[in-house]
Amino acid sequence: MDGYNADSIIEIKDLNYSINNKEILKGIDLNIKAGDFIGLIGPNGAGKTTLLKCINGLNKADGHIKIKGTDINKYTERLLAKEVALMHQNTTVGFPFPALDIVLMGRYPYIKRFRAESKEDYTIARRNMDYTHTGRLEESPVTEMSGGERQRVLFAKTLTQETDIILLDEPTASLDITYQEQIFEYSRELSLTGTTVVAAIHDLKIAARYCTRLVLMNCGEIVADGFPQEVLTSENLSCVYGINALVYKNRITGLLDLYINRDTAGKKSELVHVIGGGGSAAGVLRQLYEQGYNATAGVFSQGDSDIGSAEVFGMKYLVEKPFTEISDEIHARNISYIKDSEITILCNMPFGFQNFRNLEAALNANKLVIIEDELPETRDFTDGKATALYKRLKETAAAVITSAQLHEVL
Ligand SMILES: Nc1ncnc2c1ncn2[C@@H]1O[C@H](COP(=O)(O)OP(=O)(O)OP(=O)(O)O)[C@@H](O)[C@H]1O
Repeated sequence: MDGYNADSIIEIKDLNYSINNKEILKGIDLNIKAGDFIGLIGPNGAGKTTLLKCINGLNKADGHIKIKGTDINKYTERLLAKEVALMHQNTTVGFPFPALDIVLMGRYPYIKRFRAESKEDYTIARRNMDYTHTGRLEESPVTEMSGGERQRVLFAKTLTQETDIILLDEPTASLDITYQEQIFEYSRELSLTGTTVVAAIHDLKIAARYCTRLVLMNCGEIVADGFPQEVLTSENLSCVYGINALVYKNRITGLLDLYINRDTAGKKSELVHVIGGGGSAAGVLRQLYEQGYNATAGVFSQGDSDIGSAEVFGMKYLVEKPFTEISDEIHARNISYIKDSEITILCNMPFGFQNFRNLEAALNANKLVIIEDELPETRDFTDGKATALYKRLKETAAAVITSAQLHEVL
């Protein structure tokens, strides 16, 4: 085997693959480091499975693939199987083999012709069955297992091949959420100990959470390659999947998250101002965004979670320093936003002395909609001052509704 450096356990250069004169992969260049956990993402038909099969030697493509510095064509099938294992998408096993026999099949590159599996082969197979929680299924015929159990048995088989490179094609397609995440947990653990994992993944949130690097494919080409936050951008998703997706860091989980707007409402010309805080405006801002409204928001206290929502939905907002009363300048701007808006929505927010001026500003609304899920008294931390003003506002309001009724007034 030629020497190779860990920066390129898999080197792919100018890879092209066609079936019946149809180009399936076009000019793929990809260098994969040892210990990388790569998520191959992209729409149906992008070429993910085809690329995995090229790396596994099943598809003979034009171009260059080196595994550990050696051209893939120089490997015998058995030697390549000691380096690269592929877990196929939706594998069906027609014969009722017991699960242990299936897992032992992963040892095939190591077992000499006409020889039976050794004690060590059994030990390795059983260890991987324990690891994937399938040990109790040893004797069960694979044809009588649930899709999820079979998938975990096949994962154990893949691990039993003991390769430095593992390719997974939609490994969690039929798994319930417990095992879905677990296969990615295992894969991450493996990658941390130096195994290289390349997985075709449809769930973009899972891909972002577990993978160290994402490769976005479309129509047989790589269109983006990098850290999850570099690849999962609204622009890339819109371009490749044709969806209106917003990508943001979820403040609760701290993970990259996606919001997909399937609503096709056209842009509305009316301006809406939203007074909120403490998370009370999040759902309102989302609905306004989905309905195509041009909205402004505030005044929020710095660090308020509603700011995240306004940012995700690309809305202008006013913010005041934390633990500080709304200044004259910000108050004046709030009034100006309110006067410019056809509708002002007062959210079901808590009131304190610091945000009290939001209520005063609401007196300037052209059309005030109050969202009241809980009585104001229960959210008033101003010794009744806020409740008194709130009641005045209620008398002038065009509508007092609950959050669930918001769609009726928009
Ligand atoms: N045996 C085949 N004969 C003809 N075309 C094929 C064959 N296998 C794949 N293709 C075509 O190659 C393209 C890429 O398919 P591939 O399965 O690699 O995509 P994919 O990104 O893995 O899709 P999915 O997410 O649906 O699994 C598709 O247009 C597909 O129709």
